[in-house]
Amino acid sequence: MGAIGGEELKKWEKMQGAALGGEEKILVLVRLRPLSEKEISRNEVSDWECINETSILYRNSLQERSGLPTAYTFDRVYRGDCSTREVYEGGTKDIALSVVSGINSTIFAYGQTSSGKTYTMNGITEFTVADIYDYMRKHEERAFVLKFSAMEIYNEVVRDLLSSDSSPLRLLDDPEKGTIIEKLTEETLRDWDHLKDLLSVCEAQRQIGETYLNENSSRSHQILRLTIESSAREFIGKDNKTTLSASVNFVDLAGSERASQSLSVGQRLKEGCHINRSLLTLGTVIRKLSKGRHGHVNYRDSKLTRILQPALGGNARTGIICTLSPARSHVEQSRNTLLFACCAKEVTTNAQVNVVMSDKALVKHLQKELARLESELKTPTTTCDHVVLLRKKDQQIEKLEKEVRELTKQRDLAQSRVKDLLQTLKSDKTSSQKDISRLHSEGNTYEDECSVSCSSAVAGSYIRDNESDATSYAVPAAGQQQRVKDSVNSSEEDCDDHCKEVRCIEIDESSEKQTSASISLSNTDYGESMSMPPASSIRNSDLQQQSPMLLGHASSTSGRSLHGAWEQKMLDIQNTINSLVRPFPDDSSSPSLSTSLSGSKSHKLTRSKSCRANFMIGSLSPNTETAEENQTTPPNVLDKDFPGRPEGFQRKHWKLPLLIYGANRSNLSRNNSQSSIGSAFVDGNNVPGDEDIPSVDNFVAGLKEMAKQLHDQGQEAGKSKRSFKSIGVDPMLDSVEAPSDWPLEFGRLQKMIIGLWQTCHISLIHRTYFLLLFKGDQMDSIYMEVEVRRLSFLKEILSNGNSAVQGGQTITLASSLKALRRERSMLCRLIYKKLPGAERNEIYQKWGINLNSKRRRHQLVHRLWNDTDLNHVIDSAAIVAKLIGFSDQGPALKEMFGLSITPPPRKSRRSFGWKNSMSSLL
Ligand SMILES: Nc1ncnc2c1ncn2[C@@H]1O[C@H](COP(=O)(O)OP(=O)(O)OP(=O)(O)O)[C@@H](O)[C@H]1O
Repeated sequence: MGAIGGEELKKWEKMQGAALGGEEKILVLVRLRPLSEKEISRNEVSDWECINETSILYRNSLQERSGLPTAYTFDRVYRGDCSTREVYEGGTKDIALSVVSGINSTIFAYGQTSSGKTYTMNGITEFTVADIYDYMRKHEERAFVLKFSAMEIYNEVVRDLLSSDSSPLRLLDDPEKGTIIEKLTEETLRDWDHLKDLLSVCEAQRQIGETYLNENSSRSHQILRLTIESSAREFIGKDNKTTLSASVNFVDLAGSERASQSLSVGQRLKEGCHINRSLLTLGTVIRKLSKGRHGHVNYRDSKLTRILQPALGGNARTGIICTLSPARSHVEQSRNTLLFACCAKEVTTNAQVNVVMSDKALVKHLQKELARLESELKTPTTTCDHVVLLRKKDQQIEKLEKEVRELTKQRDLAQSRVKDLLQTLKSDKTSSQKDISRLHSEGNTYEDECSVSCSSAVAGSYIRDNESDATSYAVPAAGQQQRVKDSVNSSEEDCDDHCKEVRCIEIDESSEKQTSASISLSNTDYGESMSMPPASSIRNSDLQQQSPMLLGHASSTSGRSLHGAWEQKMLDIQNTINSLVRPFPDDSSSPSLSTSLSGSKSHKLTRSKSCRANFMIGSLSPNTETAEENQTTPPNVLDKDFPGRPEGFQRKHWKLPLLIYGANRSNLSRNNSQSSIGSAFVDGNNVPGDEDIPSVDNFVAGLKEMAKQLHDQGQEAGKSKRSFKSIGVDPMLDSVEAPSDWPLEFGRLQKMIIGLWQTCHISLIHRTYFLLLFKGDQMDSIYMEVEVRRLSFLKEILSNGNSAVQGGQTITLASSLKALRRERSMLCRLIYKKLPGAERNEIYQKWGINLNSKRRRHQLVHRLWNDTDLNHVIDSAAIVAKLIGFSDQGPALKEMFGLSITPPPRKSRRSFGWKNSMSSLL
């Protein structure tokens, strides 16, 4: 027999409509009988009273002072006038009838002699059997077999009450069933009358024993056992029958009075000793069980506990009815009974439904189980899928956690930087105010004033637009002195009201002095600079001071020289080198933010976003450019009110420096020298159209700016006696400074530049402009120098696998190559537009392209500039120039852009190299 499972259990549970089995405490009831006639005749008084359904109270005032408890609480207590039916219905029934559900159950009656145990148990047994029969009648779908057996334990001897054989029964230990009683008679009950007959037999046997031993004395434990087997009728006669089988025991224990009290001697004493011993063992077992099932429980110390082991903390539901005599003379026994009851109510049993399966049913069940397991094994993918899925989820969680950590780190860093900047802003404002006051008193020249007024104390600072959060330099480059003075006078107000000066450059000690006395780059109101970033390998402070080449974004048409101001005040320009066009090889954050907001004391930071953007690649995607434009646009108030803008340098024209192409697409016109157009394309979604062709004026402007910065760096290099060897372009400096063999040098530089263009995938339009503009004039040396340095640097960056991150876009060798392809596509589209049919065919023939080829246009554009041979280069430039509408007007064009001014005679190598040439440019 085992625990029921599967479908059978479900059906059975449903049928019963009740929860079956499980752990529960033993039900403990207390029944107080009325005073017997004998006790009344002895004038006994009743000291016990049931004060409610669960509590019984000892009312003797004399005993109350003893310190013993007077009130006891149990599951239910019954007064003397309560019927056995009430006791049965009040909890016993539920337990006793569990047997029909396949659950073992036991009902005890415990109490002293004459307390009413037999009286109670007879009634309980009768009611239970009656209800069982009733249940059987109501459940005709099931077939029941009811069996009855009875035994007596007398002096630790088990006797079969249904057998005339008075020989003792042995208890056997069955590995599956536990303790069993050998040869115990078991009668199958036919009906209620049959049971009454059997009970009569039991009673007769018992009385025989009692008569033999001691008349009128219950000196044994009697156990009546009803066993019910049930199975669904539909399975009767079939091999796969499943049967529920459980027993209910009705135990009428012998009286628990002490031997001393019974005044017994001889056989009675012996009986009493056995009774007390077995009851003592029962009490010990109960006590032990009440404290939890820890350690060994001595069931085997008595026959009673051995037989009742399942009912005491095992697979059964158990109820104990403790009977009390109310007489004062029995108070001690009554108290002992109540103490036993108190322990018993703490004991827990764990009942389960018991099912007996036929062999075939068992085989079927096992086969079914086996098939289920095999099916699981046959579809391991399900399990595997879950494992893989879980692993993926784990990885995702890990990744997200990592991202969260990284973002948190970045946030903390940004907050820290903002804090630093706010701190710096505060100090700068104070410093700026002091400088303004000083300027008022000293009456500086325009250049000094305008520069200092807006940036003296904030050399290397941004003026920050409150509204747009855009940053740029806002320093007047030209204008009337009076207006500038006005500007100076109002500068404090401007700074306070319109601008937030944010020092974005942290300088080291060596340069701090210079910076504090220097002036920021201030050539135009949108002055933006361009410089070469150092290679990642030369990011230390020394190289940072040496490597840059900055070209001033200057007004060539104004004719105003800011040279004096540059010489004195632009030494700090070197500080912008790194950030101007940093490669950001290891900076994953936005360069805009990281550069402009960086408060790092170890880095030189940019003054202009334009400076750090687009170095080398010379290109931006339209989207990026738009964003950059927004960011670099100065505050409106400066744009509107700025008095010193040199003539010919309108905002739109000079918004972007050289190599920041295509920034202002609304003004694109390659025939308009004031247009601002792009020359190359980086990875972007938009296919550039005809109007995306970069303008030559923007190209020239950028060149000038870079030349100016280079000049400045030359100045600085001269002071610090440092070389540019670290970036591998050292020979260039001397060549610029002493172009005595310029024609030869020009050829060498030109060849070098052409090679670098090819290596770095530089824009073809940029190449074309450059090649056609700089054909060997002495002044070209500066621009050649600029280009060589720029390209050398770019080559180093890209060849090292580094990349520049701009506006959230990473520019690499691959992206520049892609941009170049886009440019070729754009040029391809221009072939039909710009070249007449005859000219096209002539070019195709010259370039050896089959006129019948469907892809002859593509073949042509892909051959352009794909060789470093000078003739090929010149031919390519000529075709590109035609396509973009750039006419090589020779010196006139350079003149127009201020690129051909002959430098004055040089007094020294250095003055020639940079000062004078720059003066002429500026
Ligand atoms: N609740 C009751 N109401 C009326 N009479 C009762 C009640 N309980 C017991 N009696 C009577 O008390 C007497 C003793 O009862 P009973 O024989 O059941 O006691 P017992 O505990 O079985 O004694 P023993 O241990 O000697 O067998 C009986 O005559 C019985 O009728």
